[in-house]
Amino acid sequence: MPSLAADAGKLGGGDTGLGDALLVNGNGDRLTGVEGKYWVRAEEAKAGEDGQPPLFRTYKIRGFLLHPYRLLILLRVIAVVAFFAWRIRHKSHDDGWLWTLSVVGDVWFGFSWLLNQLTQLNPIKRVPDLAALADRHGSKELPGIDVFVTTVDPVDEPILYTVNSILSILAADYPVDKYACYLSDDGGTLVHYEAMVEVAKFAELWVPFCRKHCVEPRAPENYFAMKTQAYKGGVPGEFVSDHRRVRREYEEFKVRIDSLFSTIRQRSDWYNAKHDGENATWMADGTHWPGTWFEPADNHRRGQHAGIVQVILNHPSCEPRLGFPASADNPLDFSGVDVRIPMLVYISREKRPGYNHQKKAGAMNAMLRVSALLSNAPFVINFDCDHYTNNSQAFRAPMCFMLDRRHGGDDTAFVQFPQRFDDVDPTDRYSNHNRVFFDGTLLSLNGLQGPSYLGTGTMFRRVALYGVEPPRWGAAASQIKAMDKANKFGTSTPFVGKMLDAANQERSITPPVAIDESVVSELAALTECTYEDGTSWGRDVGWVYNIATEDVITGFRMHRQGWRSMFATMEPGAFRGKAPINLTERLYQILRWSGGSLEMFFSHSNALLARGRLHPLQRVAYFNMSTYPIVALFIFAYSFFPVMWLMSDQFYIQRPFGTYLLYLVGVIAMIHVIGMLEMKWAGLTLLDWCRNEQFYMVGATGVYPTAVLYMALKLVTGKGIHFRLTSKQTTASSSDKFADLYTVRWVPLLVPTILVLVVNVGAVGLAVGKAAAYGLLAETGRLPALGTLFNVWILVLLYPFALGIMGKWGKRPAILFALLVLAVAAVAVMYIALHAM
Ligand SMILES: O=c1ccn([C@@H]2O[C@H](COP(=O)(O)OP(=O)(O)O[C@H]3O[C@H](CO)[C@@H](O)[C@H](O)[C@H]3O)[C@@H](O)[C@H]2O)c(=O)[nH]1
Ligand SMILES: [Mn+2]
Repeated sequence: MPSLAADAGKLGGGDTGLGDALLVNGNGDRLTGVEGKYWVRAEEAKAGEDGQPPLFRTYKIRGFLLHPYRLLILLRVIAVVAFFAWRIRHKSHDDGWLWTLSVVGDVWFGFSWLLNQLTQLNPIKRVPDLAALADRHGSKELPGIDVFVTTVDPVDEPILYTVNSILSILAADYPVDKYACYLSDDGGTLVHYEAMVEVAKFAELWVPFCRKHCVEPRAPENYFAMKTQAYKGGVPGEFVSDHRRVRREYEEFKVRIDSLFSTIRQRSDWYNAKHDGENATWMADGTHWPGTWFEPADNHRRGQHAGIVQVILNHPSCEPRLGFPASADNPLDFSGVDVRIPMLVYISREKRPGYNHQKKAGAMNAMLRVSALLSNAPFVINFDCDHYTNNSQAFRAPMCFMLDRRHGGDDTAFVQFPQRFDDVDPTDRYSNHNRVFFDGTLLSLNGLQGPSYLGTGTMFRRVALYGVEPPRWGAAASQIKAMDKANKFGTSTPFVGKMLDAANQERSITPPVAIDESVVSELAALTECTYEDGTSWGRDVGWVYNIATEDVITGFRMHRQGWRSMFATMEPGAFRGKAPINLTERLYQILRWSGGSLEMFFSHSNALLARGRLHPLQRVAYFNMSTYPIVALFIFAYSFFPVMWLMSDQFYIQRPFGTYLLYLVGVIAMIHVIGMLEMKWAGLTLLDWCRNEQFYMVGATGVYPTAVLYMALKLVTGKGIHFRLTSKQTTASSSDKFADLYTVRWVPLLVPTILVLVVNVGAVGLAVGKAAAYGLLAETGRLPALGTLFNVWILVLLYPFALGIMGKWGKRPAILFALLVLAVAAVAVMYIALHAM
């Protein structure tokens, strides 16, 4: 979606009316046709209650698309009901048990489809108006933001991504004294700490360079990888030489980052040799690193080390500080550029054996406390170390929603951006872009109480994370005053003392914190494992614990309290990241997501049990979000029905089989026509949509049933699911960018889908055999041939999976088709041979 505000600003100096004209006519190059064609302003551009112009614009789908869309949904409801009625009236079949199962499956199918469609009846799009924000809130008035990044391991989550993520944050276009950046390192490795020290040094060059030349995006790796870079800055004459210089410095910076492992090892060897008998990991200043060591030792290993909080860059002064003119040492002229860099803090919370550290959620909560003492911004942005800020304006856009008082901006707990990904294979084999969800589903939820929280690319209101209720139910400050803070938030008086400040949203970030001994010891206390014992952290406060996916459930808690959320898009996309393109990794990822959602259903956060502040359709949406894997049990069972034809010549789940098929084809086709209309308003391509259908089937034939099984086991045995970290693509070093796509990692999770493939290929072979043996005129020959419609459809859906398990051969789909023809022919010949006997 185009950034209307930015465009309007460029064209007419903040004349927002011009942006509108473009939008409605849909004729300016900079606007995609979709915008003007399918969306229309939902309300007049009236000034808000406070007499100020609105900070964002709201759009709804144009009638010519919305009405047929809704009508089709209604028609399908009628078709589905007719189908059930027909099935109940025709209890004719070859197996009563299977017939019942398939009717139950169809009912659940229709029911969950209907619930899902109900939440999609009224999608709403909101576009932040950055120009209006700039008009109303000059830099001085913008509120503070604490930016949180999480990482665990410098190898599994390549450190190059992490340093780029941090650099992109430090260089963001937001008042530099109004935000701070925190890195949480759950591995506690010195490599990460020293990488941050290097980042701080390189930022002195990178950040002013970005400001001087208006560089985009501000993650150097991605910036330098771009082919064409339109110049937007004010000093084009100096660009080429500055660019060359910074690029060279960046290459050297990367070499230093790469060699950190060996630098630290060599240094440690040297110190250890001096202190014979020691096996420590040493910091540059000749002291022991308090975190994990290369050679694990007591109190210095993963899962057992002290808490560390290191302020790498302290808060900058509140007045701009201009750089120096070019000189021999520094050939870049920064004399007209503000060279201040925002605050940067490294955190590794304490780890002790016997404690459940609660993964990412635990890390986020530790950061929330530490940042309260150091910067205490009223807003918090969070993203994973494999994501970076792709649009330097990204921190401003969510403010348009948070600070607009018209539509309960005050009631907005969080603003969610869609996730966008780099380095996904061009045909997006495993639907990594997931546009149907990120654009379709989230726009729909945006028309209700708001999108769910997705774990990354999100801005929160700090008090909402503290469990405070929306202002409609009382001012945050008075709520906080009334709380039993020691029991809820733990025993740190300084932390609790800062809560009231955070409630005062408009207040800018606190002046530089003097980090004296009392602050240091308080920070240590706040990162201790025991700090949360007996408090509400992980339940009513902060990110939620004891679940495989902390994100949806944390957002749910806020929606349940009556907060709303907003979905924000901007062009270029605000944040971008990496996605797993290896089949196995991708399947494990959706296993974690689907398992986590079922866990949510069976937790204190069950959508049906939430109190009345939840919007009714939002409740339905959460019900769907936490039960969607269940329907896959039926899909999975359906995909095995062809087995019946292996057992006997005549076997039909429903008779008359021809009519049954006709109904099935009809209701399935209707889903797809509705999907086509969704594609229009969500701005999806046909490929996005097909990949989504296909990957859903891949999940439904293996991962989702497995998640249901896990959940059932958990309910019986009480043992939770162990979910692993998504391994990031590490193909940077390999010559083939998409090498991960062609590596097969065999795991049991692949087996069920392979079985489905085999059975359906077999069924097609059988049908061909029967048609040859009996001729298409006989029912025994004709019906199975009709049935292959169903089998072929399953095979088409599972095509990406089939390519995936072929590994390197998957580069040549022709091989797959040849194999398919061979297998079908073999089964057919076998059938004919047996039949003739
Ligand atoms: O003990 C841990 C484990 C993970 N993480 C961090 O959590 C993030 C997400 O983990 P990852 O394995 O990359 O999961 P993804 O599947 O890529 O993440 C998606 O799904 C998660 C929920 O399952 C969300 O939290 C993420 O934001 C969302 O991007 C990463 O930054 C990790 O560094 C920690 O900080 N501590
Ligand atoms: Mn990730």
